[in-house]
Order: sequence, then C-alpha cells, then structure tokens
Amino acid sequence: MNSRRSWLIFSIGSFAYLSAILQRTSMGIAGVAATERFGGSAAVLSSLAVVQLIVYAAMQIPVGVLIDRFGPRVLILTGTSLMVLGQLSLAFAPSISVAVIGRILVGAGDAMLFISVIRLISSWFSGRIVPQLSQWMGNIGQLGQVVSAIPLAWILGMWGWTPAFLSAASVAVIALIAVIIVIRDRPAHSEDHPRPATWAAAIAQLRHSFKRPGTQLGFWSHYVTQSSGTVFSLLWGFPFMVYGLGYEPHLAAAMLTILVGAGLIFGPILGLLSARYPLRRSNIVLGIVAAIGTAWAVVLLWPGTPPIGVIALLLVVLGIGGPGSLIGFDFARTFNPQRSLGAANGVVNVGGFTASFVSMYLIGVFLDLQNGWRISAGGRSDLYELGSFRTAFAVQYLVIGVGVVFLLRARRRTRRGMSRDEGIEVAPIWVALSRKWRRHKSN
Ligand SMILES: N[C@@H](Cc1c[nH]cn1)C(=O)NCC(=O)O
Repeated sequence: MNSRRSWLIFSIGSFAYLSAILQRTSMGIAGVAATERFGGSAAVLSSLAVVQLIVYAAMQIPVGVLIDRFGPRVLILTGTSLMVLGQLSLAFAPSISVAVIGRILVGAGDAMLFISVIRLISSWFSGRIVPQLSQWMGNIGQLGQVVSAIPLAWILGMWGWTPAFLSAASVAVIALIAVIIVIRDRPAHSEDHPRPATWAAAIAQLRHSFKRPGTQLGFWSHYVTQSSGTVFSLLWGFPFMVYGLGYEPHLAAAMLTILVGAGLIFGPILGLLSARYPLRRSNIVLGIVAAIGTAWAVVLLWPGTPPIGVIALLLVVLGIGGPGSLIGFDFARTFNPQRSLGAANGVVNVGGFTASFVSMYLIGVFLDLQNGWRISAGGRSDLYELGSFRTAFAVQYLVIGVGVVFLLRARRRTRRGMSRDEGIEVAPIWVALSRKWRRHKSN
C-alpha cells in the first residue's frame, strides 16, 4: 500500500482514463468533418454523440458488478481494447451506420475505465490520500478533452478524418500496452477480498449496496454536482456561446477548456477538504450546488448579453462541479465494504449522467417549444436565440432541485445509521460552526 509501485499503478491508471476521455470527446471536434464524410441530417449526426453516452450510462451498473467479480484490470483491458476497435471502425467507416457501431464500442469501452481506476486506487492506497488521488486521477483524465480540442483537431484539419481517428486509437493502444505491463488488481501478498462466486451472489451484493443510504448519498451527490458542467461541455455550451452570445467558434471552444482548468485547480482543494472534514462532505456538495445555482442566476438574469467575464466565471463554477461529483465516490468508498465497491461506484456514476441526459433533453425540448411559439406568432425561426436559452437553461433548477431533495433525505438516513451503529452524531453545519466560534472566543 502507498508504495512506489502504487504510484506507478496510479500514473498508468490515470493515463488510461485520460485516453478514454480523449476517445469520448473526439467526436466533439469532428462534427463538420462527419457531415462532409457521411452527409445526413444534424439529428442523424448528433446520434453519434448521444448513442455513445447512452451506452456509457447503461453500462455503469453491470460494469460495477463485473469489477467486483473479475477485478478492475480485466475491465480496464477490455474497455481500452473496445475503444481501439471503436475508433478503428470510425476511422475507416464507409457509412454512418458503421460509424454509429464504432461509437457504441467507444461508449461501452469508456464505461469500464473510470470506476475501475477508482477501484484500483482504493486497493493500492490507504488513508486520507485516497480521496485526494481520486481527485487527481479524475482531473488529470479531463486533460483528454484538451488533447481532443487542440492536437487532435489540428490533425483532423491537416490530414483528415482517417489519420485523426487512427491517432486517437494509437493513444489507446499505448494505454493498452502500459496497462498489460503495469497494472495489477492489488499489491502482491495483500489479501484478496472475497469475490462473489456466482452471478446471483453478485446481484445480491449490488442490491445491498444500492440499499445503503451512504451509496444513495453518493448517487445524489454525483447527480447534483456533475450534470450542469456535462450538459454545457458536451452539448449546449457551444451553441449557446456561438449563436446565443455571438462568440467566434474558436473562442467558444477555448472557453470550454476553462472547465478543465477549474477542475485541475479546485479538485485537489476539494480532495483535501473531503479528507480533512469527512463528516462535512455533504455540506461541501451543497455549497458547490449553491454556487452553481448562483452563477446560473447571474447569467440568466443579466440584462442584455452577459459580459465574457461573467460567462468565464460560470465556467469556473461549472468546472468545480466535476471534481465535486467525485465526493460521491468517496461516500461509496466509506459506506461500502471493499468487496462491493465496484457495484457501489457504478451506482454513483449513473447519478450525474442521468441528470445530464434529462437536462440535455429538456433544454432541447424548451428551445424547440419556444421556437415553435415564435414561428406560430408570425416571427422568424431562431432556435438558438439568447432569450430562449435563458428559459431553457432554467430547467436545470428543477432537475437539480429534485436531486437536492433526495440528497437531503439520503443524508438524514445516513446520519441516523451512523448514530445508531457507531454513536457518531453529526450536528447541522451552523450548530457546529457556532460551537467552534464560541470555543474560539473563550480561548
Ligand atoms: N465528474 C467526473 C470526473 C471529473 C473530475 N473532474 C471533472 N470531472 C466523473 O464522474 N466522471 C466519470 C467518467 O467516466 O468520466
């Protein structure tokens, strides 16, 4: 544990995750090239991005169960191989249907990476460093987006579709070789946790994990923090900035990297805070949600077009939501036995992606509805009008608000369990703060 070998495992695991994010986001820069290559409508082409995310989310719980049964190494190897196959299919795809199959393979492979590497970290490290390393891994991985946005986009522009997707696949091949050579499930001589011997036992373990209030707290923490940034970076941020705010496309693409930068800066701080104040992790999550709600309120209520500084601030706050969501996995880790951690992480990871899908879809519906009303009132069609974006983005208050209610319920049940089983009483934050203040004054 915490050995030099553990650090090597951490580095290669993070690189494998970075490669997965590169494969995941590679389609984002290739939309125009895809239109030229395959033709077809925007709806058919957007299915390339959406299908991959649906497969990703649908596979989280099965992948979690598989990690508990077979260990993370097998899953990382399988996932990376599937992504290589997917990107190769895409590189040589003669038609949109082969391209869709390629993206399905990428989504399925990508689904296996993140929670496997999270699982590796908790097998190779112990103590307070675990939440900090999960933060580092998550945030280093997001640099895969920057690799997509800059060098990969450059290769696509210079040499075209096939070389671009072959280059992306070659990064996954390098990750695959490194994983084969370096990654092992746990330190030699450490005890293997009992693995479920049958599928029935694995499913029973998943059910238990799902029922634990701590796992549910993790799910809702992931749900409320991650979605707003994901919705912005994967779908609606770009059209909002280009058509709603009038930015040049290259400026909009550069703005999206603020999300990654903010994660890199704030992730380690959140890791330190969660390790230092484990009983206050839900307060940190709620603080992040309040910041996201406030930043959106400023943008949505700004009279006229919000200045670029305000949009940059929104992106910083949304960027904090990414690492904030990793606190969800820390809840899973501390409220589940190691043997069912894979399943618990799978459950947690569904949270943010569910909220993202729902919000992405509802924002699209609201944009369409407003455009329909505008046209039927005799106006001209303007799907991405700034005013329409304001109303449509506001739907996130509803989606995230539902999550906050369920988070508070899960937290109440978790605290009740801690008081019953371990005698740990967690006072509301304002009570704890006022006690601290009184102690500080009397010293
Ligand atoms: N919220 C992300 C991780 C993250 C870290 N910093 C920014 N984002 C997450 O849960 N990701 C799951 C995945 O598969 O990428």
